[in-house]
Amino acid sequence: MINWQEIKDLHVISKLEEILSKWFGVEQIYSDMHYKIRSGHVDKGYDFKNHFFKVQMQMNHGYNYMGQDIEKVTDALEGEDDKARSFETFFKHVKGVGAKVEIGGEVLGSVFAYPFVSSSITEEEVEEIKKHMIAEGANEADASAAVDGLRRLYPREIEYLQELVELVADEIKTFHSEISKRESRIKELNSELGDKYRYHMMIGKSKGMQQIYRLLEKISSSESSVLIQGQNGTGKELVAKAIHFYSPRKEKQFVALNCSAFNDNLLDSELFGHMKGSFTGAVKDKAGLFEVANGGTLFLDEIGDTSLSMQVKLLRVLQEGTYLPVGAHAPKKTDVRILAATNKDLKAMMASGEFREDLYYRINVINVNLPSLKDRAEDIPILMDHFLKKRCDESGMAMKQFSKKCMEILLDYHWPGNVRELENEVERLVVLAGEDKMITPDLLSPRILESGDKPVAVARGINTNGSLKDALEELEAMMIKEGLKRCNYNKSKLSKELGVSRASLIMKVDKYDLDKRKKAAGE
Ligand SMILES: Nc1ncnc2c1ncn2[C@@H]1O[C@H](COP(=O)(O)OP(=O)(O)OP(=O)(O)O)[C@@H](O)[C@H]1O
Repeated sequence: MINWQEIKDLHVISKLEEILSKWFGVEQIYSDMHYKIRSGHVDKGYDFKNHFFKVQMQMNHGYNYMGQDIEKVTDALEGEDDKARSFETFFKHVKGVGAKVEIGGEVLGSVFAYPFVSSSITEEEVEEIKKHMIAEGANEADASAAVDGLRRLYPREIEYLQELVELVADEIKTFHSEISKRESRIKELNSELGDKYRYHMMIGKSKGMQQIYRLLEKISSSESSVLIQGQNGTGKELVAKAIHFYSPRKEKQFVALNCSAFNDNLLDSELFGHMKGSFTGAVKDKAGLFEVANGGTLFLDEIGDTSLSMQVKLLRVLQEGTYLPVGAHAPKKTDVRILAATNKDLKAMMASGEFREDLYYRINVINVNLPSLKDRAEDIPILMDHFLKKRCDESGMAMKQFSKKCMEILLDYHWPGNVRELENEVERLVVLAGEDKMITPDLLSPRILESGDKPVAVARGINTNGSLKDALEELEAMMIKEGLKRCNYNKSKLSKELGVSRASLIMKVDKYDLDKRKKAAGE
């Protein structure tokens, strides 16, 4: 987005403004990508220097007429080359010059210089302008003074004016790209600083995560076993990887095994290996993970799901560093650091005799307890950005953005599936948004929109009490409002999306007072 206030304050721009005013009697007006007028502090109360505009702004709809001029010209300039063009304003025979500010294929705004009349204007045409102004609410004396004060420009002068307006547009482009360069440098520096919000592959700036990073720093170089606890999807495996990859064992293997995915026999063979012929199907010797991970780290996920007899075998490896492959007669030695994880309450399992106390104390030398995502909500925005960037980069799409409303809903949600659920939701949103840059709430999964048992309409802030007609109108207005923003106020595009005719959409925009010009004026 262009910073129009900074542009207005640029020396070269204010010089050009002076020249335009002195030699052509015109005012310099900017509008942004939403056709909102951005000339310095221009709003309804802006004090125009040009007398014609002063009179126009005293009319009931004077400001909106300027908005209409701007919208018409900006639309006409889209797709054209960068040249400035002359146009006729709301008041027939009163003219202006406009040029678009296009950067990277996107029209980010326009520059206008007006009002003036052509040197070939006739007396009848002058009278026509005055009558039109009076019909719009100006008094006779004001209308006469306003029209008589308009400069009459020769074709050569209009050409010259066009060149100057192009120059203003070029200056804005140059300034904007300089600023963008500076901003990307700031972003770079920021992301360097942002490293303190990461640890290996983990992201999180919350106090809870910062404490985890500090603990991990301390324990990586030790040889102790670690028990990582936390709900599903909180990042237990990421913690295990971080411990391994920052430890002296990093050059050796990191092997992860989900204990709940195997029955006892299979788990036995998976972990300790087997000898040829030890059971049907054992056609050759197989190395177990304790052998594969020798010198490295073995991550036993869902350790709370192992049987008591398996727990005895694991205890033996932890205590003596030896194990017996299935069908073997002699034990094997191993040097493996064990990291274990669970989302179960092992203490309660010990009390009920489902988990061995001695094994518990062996693996729980160091305990890492990951907070659930809802208890570290300040991490949600940075995780969202991280997954959004990752997804967009992977699929070669331009970076997208969450709408404010969408962000609010995601922040309010309780994320029972923790970071994994958030990652999946962002991936889904990127796919559903398609080519659109903005990710809007209508794309969210129904369970998120309906969270807190609120019906969709309530979650979207619609009052479901009162008459059905009122509620439907409220929903209609909200859909059109969001749609207008999403489609960049392109009514043809939105009417197709909503499945209504353009004329009917325009009527509804009027009915609900959603016209961007009025909005811009009121903001
Ligand atoms: N702090 C984090 N930063 C970035 N990504 C994360 C973070 N925490 C989790 N993730 C991502 O969320 C997903 C789930 O993480 P992980 O598998 O480590 O969780 P888990 O606690 O081991 O889950 P489960 O208990 O279901 O095995 C992964 O894709 C992981 O990359």
